Amino acid sequence: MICNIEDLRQRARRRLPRAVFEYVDGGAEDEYTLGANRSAFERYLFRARALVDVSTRDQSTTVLGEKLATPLILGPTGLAGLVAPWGEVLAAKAAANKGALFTLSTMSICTIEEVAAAAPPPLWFQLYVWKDRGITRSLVERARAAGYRALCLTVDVQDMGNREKDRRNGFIVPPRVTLSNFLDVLRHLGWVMRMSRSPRATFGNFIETGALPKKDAVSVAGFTNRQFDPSVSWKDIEWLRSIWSGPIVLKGISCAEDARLAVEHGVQALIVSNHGGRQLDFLPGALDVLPEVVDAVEGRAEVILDGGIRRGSDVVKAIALGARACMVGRPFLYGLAHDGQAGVELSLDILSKEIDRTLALLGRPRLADLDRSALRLDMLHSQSESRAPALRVLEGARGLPAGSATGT
Ligand SMILES: Cc1cc2nc3c(=O)[nH]c(=O)nc-3n(C[C@H](O)[C@H](O)[C@H](O)COP(=O)(O)O)c2cc1C
Ligand SMILES: CC(C)CC(=O)C(=O)O
Repeated sequence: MICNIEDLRQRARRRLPRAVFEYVDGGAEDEYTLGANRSAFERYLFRARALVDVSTRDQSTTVLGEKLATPLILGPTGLAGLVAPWGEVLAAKAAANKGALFTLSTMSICTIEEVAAAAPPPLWFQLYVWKDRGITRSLVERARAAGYRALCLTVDVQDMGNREKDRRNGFIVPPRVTLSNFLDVLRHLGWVMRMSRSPRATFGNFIETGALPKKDAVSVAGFTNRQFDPSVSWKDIEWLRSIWSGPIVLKGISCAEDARLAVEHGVQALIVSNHGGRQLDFLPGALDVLPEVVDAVEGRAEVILDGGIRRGSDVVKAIALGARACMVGRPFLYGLAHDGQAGVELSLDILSKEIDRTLALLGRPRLADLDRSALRLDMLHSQSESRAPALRVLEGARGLPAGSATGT
């Protein structure tokens, strides 16, 4: 029975070859930040009001002027088309059906044009800046021509995060059958059959550019570190402004100074994010950074929280702390692995039903009723309760008390 996002995760684990599941599910190095994204939500408790008429509830909102039925944005996820054939198209259609917003990754399997042709607006396009600025400019121009509403510039991939699971699995694009994954692939013949309906098994947006190696498969880190431009800085926001007239959203902000700089550079929205714990390990959980960023922005840009959302109550906490909406990555990918477009819709239904119930039980029937008084800020759980999974394993294996591996 599927009750929640964790149930969908277990379905995804069974349906996907190990290397694909771990690419989706895993994080960087000790996965401290991956765990902290979750435990940050556990630190906040609610402060509920009784005897409020909650017979009419409303979780609709607007993000950059777009009306959404639910405050959920499907985040950019590279290679979603390896989770299910036409994965990005299916997820974009699911988002539209459920009144959420879809963000297409630069590194998607389906192209900018394929997604825009299949799914109604609003769509956002996520940009990685390539060393070849001609390629970068052409991506932006293609997104504009295809009708994407906002450009979401990801700023936390100066170098690909150290995802040791991908290295151990030999995860490459396009995926190949090798001696070491042969048995696992045999156990997932359903996925192999489904993927035969895929338009391709590599980064769709670059087929025409000549940037993809003609014959060889590439590791994600090897390829992106060759192509992404680590020199990108604040002055490039001006350059982007000169080639993109719509809203610019910065994804990957994790402190007040950068939030202020973003506002000074005229950015319309920023996403508090640590890339789902896939980049710099030992950043705090995204929710723990949110209040600092919201306070620094002072209402001059919209703030979106990204990372660790697994329950509707998580979304409600983020909005109470000042987020306009929340971005989700893995939750919809688990749904996509489970049952394609219907699975993504199920993941959105689960979250929005949970948001609705939380609003009722909290005595705050509309998102607009949420503020910090909906939370027990006087009862924040201690930070040391958030434990990196790898450290927990280490402590368990050595019979050490919790906290001893880091001295917390
Ligand atoms: C499989 C996968 C691929 C991702 N690819 C991208 C990407 O191409 N661009 C990007 O900005 N973020 C990417 N992300 C990060 C997500 O946009 C988002 O920040 C993260 O998944 C949020 O954490 P959550 O999975 O806990 O919701 C990816 C995440 C996953 C899980
Ligand atoms: C294909 C990758 C570059 C996508 C990404 O950003 C990620 O895996 O986190």
